[in-house]
Amino acid sequence: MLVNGKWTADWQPVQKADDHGRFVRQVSSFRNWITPDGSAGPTGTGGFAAEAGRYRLYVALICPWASRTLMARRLKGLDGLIPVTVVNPVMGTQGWEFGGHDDAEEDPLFGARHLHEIYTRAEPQFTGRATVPVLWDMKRDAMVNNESADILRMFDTAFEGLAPSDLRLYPAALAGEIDALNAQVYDRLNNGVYKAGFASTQEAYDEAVAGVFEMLDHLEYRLTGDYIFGGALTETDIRIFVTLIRFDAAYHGLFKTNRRQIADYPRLWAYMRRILARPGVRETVNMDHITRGYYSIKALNPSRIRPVGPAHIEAALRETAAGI
Ligand SMILES: N[C@@H](CCC(=O)N[C@@H](CS)C(=O)NCC(=O)O)C(=O)O
Repeated sequence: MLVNGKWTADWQPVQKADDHGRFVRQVSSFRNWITPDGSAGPTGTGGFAAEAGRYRLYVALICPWASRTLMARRLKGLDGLIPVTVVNPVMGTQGWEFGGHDDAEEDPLFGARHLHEIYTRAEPQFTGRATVPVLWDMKRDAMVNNESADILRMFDTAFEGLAPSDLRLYPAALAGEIDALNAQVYDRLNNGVYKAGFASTQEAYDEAVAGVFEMLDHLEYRLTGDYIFGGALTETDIRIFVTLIRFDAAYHGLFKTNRRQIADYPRLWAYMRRILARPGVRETVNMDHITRGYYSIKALNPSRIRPVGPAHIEAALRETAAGI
């Protein structure tokens, strides 16, 4: 991580643990919002008006948090307005790196070798982890936001004037329900799998893995329509999808969340495939980056051997690509 703008020690996956060995995720620190007219959003300062080609999104395709912003960008038709740079899926000793792997790109803005250089460009004395996603303002040379939950939400509304869309990821009528379910899904599923994977005590693992499967069981039970709130896709579906698509190929093995696979849940499996089949979504899923990235986390897999992967995931991706 960075301490007062200097990279310190080797990158380690475990961020912080509490007294019981529970994994604790860092709170994001750049929290400005792009808005239609540049007025300030719910947090941070103003001055970030929606403009075509002004902002760049830095992502890792292994990362579920980054992937949810990438999905929103595609589904909201913002690809032409917001360029993307994809980092290498394998963490080096200095965290995320540019280039050096299929579909990993060089940094087009500053020729940076590591993502942490983008953080110190934004804030020379930055202390914290250099995480993806990063939303960068190429006009003001500033970091807008590094919290995927905020980015997902601003992508829903900020660019309506430039790229009108019928899709409402956070419709006002469902706001309360979305917030409530998001909180559960985040804690028990999205971050729950990480809490299981990075637990350093049996007790912390047991607690996390129980939460993961309670949440999956609950979602399986309540999924009676095409999407979690009925007939229309919302941001909650995106948040659930990014974990489901990684589950059988990465979390089930590496994070030991192995009571069941998503393929064992009939509704969740069909739901995952339904979302995967929506135009644009398949292109945001890169299974090579996902398995390469997760299985290269040395603390969990010292040999870095990447397992062959479940055939059903490969088939689902292949069939979706072929439009079956
Ligand atoms: N709260 C952040 C979390 C992002 C996050 O944890 N990203 C991970 C990758 S999945 C990361 O970049 N980790 C680098 C590190 O911890 O040094 C968000 O949702 O945007």
